[in-house]
Amino acid sequence: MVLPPELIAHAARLGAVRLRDLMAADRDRADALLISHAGIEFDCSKQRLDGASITALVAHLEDAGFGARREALLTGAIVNESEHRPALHMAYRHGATLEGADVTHLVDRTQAETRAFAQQVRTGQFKPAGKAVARIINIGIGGSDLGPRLVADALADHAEAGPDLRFVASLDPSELARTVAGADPETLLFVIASKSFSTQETLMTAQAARDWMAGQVGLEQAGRHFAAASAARDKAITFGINPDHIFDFPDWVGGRYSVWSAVGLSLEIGLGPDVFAALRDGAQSMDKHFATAPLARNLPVMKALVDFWNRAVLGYPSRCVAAYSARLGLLPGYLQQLEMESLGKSVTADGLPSGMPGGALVWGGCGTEVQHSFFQWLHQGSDATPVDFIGIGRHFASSDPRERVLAANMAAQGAALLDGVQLPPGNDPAGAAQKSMPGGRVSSILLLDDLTPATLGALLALHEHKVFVESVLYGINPFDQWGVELGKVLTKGILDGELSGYDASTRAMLARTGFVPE
Ligand SMILES: O=P(O)(O)OC[C@H]1O[C@H](O)[C@H](O)[C@@H](O)[C@@H]1O
Repeated sequence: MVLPPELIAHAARLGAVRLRDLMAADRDRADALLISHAGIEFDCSKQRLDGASITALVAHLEDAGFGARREALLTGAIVNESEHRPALHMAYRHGATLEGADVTHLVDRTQAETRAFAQQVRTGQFKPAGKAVARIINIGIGGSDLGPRLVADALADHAEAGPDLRFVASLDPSELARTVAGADPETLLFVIASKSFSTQETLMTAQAARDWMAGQVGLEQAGRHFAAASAARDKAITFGINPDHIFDFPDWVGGRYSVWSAVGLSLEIGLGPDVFAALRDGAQSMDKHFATAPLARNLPVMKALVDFWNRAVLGYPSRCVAAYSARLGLLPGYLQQLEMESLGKSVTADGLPSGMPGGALVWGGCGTEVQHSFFQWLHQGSDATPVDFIGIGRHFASSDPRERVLAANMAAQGAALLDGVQLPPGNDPAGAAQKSMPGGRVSSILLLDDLTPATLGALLALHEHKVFVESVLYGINPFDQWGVELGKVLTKGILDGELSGYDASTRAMLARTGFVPE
């Protein structure tokens, strides 16, 4: 892929204009660059973009074959070429037009099964050791952790009364110890979430959990405290999970898109099936919008075009996500996997260099806390970086002053990045220079009417689709992740003590630390 000369020309034209002047030149800009759907408003009026450049971006997307590619995605064609699979996670929210009844049947069956099991656990009908479950511990990593963990935290205030929900992803033994601390072992349910059921960290932690349970309730009883969500039912059975408590899903649900599938089991139990269903409904609404809205008024498409513009045309290497809601504190981490595992590539499906940079580095944190840490760098550092502000619209008119102040801070940060300040030198030129801020720094706002299961679902689906659109612009497959494999292979070599092929630095470190192979 190459950038069309029109986009480069627009970048040069817009780069020569002060951002404030660009805004002042068009009185309708704030409305024109605002797109809303499913309780989410996307405001990109503080971006270095105008109508002509957006028209050129849309044309470029069409030229890149977006129409056919989106059709392929939504109808279950093979869009994950290197793994020969469709990517039909939308089926779990009934947001894709599926070919054949099989897929719908499969989705409906699993959803009925997980809902029924969740109800049994929540009502105390399911008693692994004669007592109702009081705590669920999700053991998983990557997509089997980040999505469920984010949703659990984001919707904690919406949870219907039910068991407590915890997560373990780390191999560090202290994590598992922490999640079981204070619990009555007889009231625990471990949900092993692993698409492949072969991820080393997850299996080792699951084994440690089972050993711990065996020590508490006896070997025979321990197995009753385990359920699984996996695309590899046979492996879960081999591990020893009761087949009745294994909830499967097909391999065409990618790990980082799997929260909607049986991987959401711990959420369905912990938050309640209706909350989980509302999350899916919100995502489905975004799916429909993505499938049908005109490109220039299509929220995921426009978000993708803005992010592509900043990354590939203007050349910003990263994007900061600042969530002005404590409940969305895990969003940057979730987006890191979704975006960087999907777009961190530079080879096309045909195996050729894409000629494009691939997706941006994503990083961020929670406002206002981050204003007291890295925002200094955003305001006065030498690397201007686009920021996504994620806020809650209700806060602006809240009766709680803390929420109003939170919202006002978010608005102020976007304005400060845009405006900057130039202090007159006066009789302290050095001080004035140090206190001045360049401004002209771009940002977007994603404003949720309120944080609800439906708006959260829509927000996650928005980002999933945005990533897909970007993948078309970068000419890459967003659904595989071969880059994570080599590390797994080399870990095995180290554990096996087969070090002859390793570099001198690694071998020296292992020797120095007295590492003992298995
Ligand atoms: O769900 P699992 O099969 O255990 O996989 C967990 C994670 O590990 C892999 O290495 C991938 O990089 C992730 O995309 C995946 O989500």
